[in-house]
Amino acid sequence: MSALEVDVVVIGLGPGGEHVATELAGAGLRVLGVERRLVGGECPYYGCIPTKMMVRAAEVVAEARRVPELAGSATVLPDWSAVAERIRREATDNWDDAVAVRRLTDAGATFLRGTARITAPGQVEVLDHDNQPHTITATKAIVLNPGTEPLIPPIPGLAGTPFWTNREAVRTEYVPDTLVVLGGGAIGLEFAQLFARFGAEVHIIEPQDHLAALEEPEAAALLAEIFADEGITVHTGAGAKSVSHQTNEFTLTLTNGTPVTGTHLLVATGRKTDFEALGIGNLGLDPTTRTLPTDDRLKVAEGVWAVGDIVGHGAFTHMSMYQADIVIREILGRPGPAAQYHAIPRVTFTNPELGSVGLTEKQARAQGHNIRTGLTRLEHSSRGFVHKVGNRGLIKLILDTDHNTLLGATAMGPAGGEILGALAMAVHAKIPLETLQQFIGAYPTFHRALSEAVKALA
Ligand SMILES: Cc1cc2nc3c(=O)[nH]c(=O)nc-3n(C[C@H](O)[C@H](O)[C@H](O)COP(=O)(O)OP(=O)(O)OC[C@H]3O[C@@H](n4cnc5c(N)ncnc54)[C@H](O)[C@@H]3O)c2cc1C
Ligand SMILES: NC(=O)c1ccc[n+]([C@@H]2O[C@H](COP(=O)([O-])OP(=O)(O)OC[C@H]3O[C@@H](n4cnc5c(N)ncnc54)[C@H](O)[C@@H]3O)[C@@H](O)[C@H]2O)c1
Repeated sequence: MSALEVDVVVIGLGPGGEHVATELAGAGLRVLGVERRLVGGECPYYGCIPTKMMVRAAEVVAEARRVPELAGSATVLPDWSAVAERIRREATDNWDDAVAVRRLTDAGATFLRGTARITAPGQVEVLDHDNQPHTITATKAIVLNPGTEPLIPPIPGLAGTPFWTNREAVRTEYVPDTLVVLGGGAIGLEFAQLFARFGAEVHIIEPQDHLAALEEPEAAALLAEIFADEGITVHTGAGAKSVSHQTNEFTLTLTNGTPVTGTHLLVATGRKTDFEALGIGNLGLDPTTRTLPTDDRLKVAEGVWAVGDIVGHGAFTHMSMYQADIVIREILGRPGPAAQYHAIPRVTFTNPELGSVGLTEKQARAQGHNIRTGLTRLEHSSRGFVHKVGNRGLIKLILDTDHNTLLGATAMGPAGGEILGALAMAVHAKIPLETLQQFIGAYPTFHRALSEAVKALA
């Protein structure tokens, strides 16, 4: 048992927690960072970075296969070992965080590998990897950044089978023969397409009526069309009723009675946080909550702040970093604006990329806004004509007709996530429709289609 007094304890060192710990230590505070897995969190080791390396490799394979339509012939022999090797060497250091730990301690923070639990206001207990308890007093702040774990649904037969989550999928050294993906959200969609492009037979099971259920239905429909063209089997409107695993094969029975089999099963059905284990009940907060309510400066309770997925304003690295900056200012007593959530951008890195910002049409109507929508297809643009194969995409705008500003937008297409940048700025800065109508897009770019979408609002 050891006892330590610091100014700030950061529990969980995901992208936001690592940033908070590094900056506060650099500003001269006594900071303890506690991480039970890897410093940096899900994003660099099991999330954004390795998966985007996989997506990039699969995109190159898909582009090479398009050579016959535009440029003669090419023989494509995809080899997963190149992807696995790049992830091991360039992304994750073979899942070793020594460099990140050094960066933290070089900034002046103390690091403890273990699991932290709040025991009382300003009090944290850490059980380290040798099962030794440490009692920590935080005189100034506790910052919570525990992130999320894969949520495994209670489907009969699933527990105990050798299914994958994102963590096993990122570490794979081979491409599955047949991959069944449970869940047609961001994780399921990205893995489904990239493994299919590397030769896996892929089935997606999504209980909602369409893939990417939170996105615009036009974007979801286009994605389903493109996935079907790429040979991916999509089962929507039916979940899995039961799962069994025998002699290297999973069999799932869907709620509509359809059997689906595969050599591998990827569970991508959302995320969860164990708030009970984190001890938030000892702060007088509800440990059964799904996300942690904060004020607009990310404060949870006196002396306690939260950043990242647990805040519930988008489980994205950019949100974790955005919130971390606010918390750093708050703890250092520096002035700055409160958090704003009207223009949260998100990009699902399928091909085409599906980018969106702010509200969808359905969300805007549900919130009672008076709206008009405008939609244009990228394949009908000059750039789409030039691009030819792989040119499908769309831009959809949601206009608040009371204020003549955009409430939300979707940009899907080649570089959809990049086109989204302009739309995210328009929603963020509440640029008036009259100004958007004067926008000049360079010819012939994909972003020039923004003007067509604005015209379609009329
Ligand atoms: C497959 C996948 C792909 C993704 N792709 C993208 C993408 O392209 N773009 C994007 O913006 N986002 C993406 N995300 C989401 C992104 O990874 C997260 O939003 C991001 O990591 C921010 O999470 P966080 O800061 O809340 O914490 P996390 O990154 O989840 O880190 C939290 C850390 O806290 C630690 N911890 C938890 N409890 C304790 C405790 N009690 N004591 C000590 N340590 C603890 C955990 O071990 C973990 O390392 C992806 C996620 C996944 C799973
Ligand atoms: N590019 C990115 O930014 C990116 C990529 C991956 C993940 N992420 C983040 O990670 C989060 C988690 O991703 P996710 O895909 O796990 O969650 P998600 O919430 O995006 O999607 C989960 C999907 O699983 C479905 N589902 C729920 N229960 C099911 C069941 N029993 N059987 C089959 N399907 C079921 C849901 O209907 C939903 O469509 C995302 O919300 C996102 O914030 C971001």
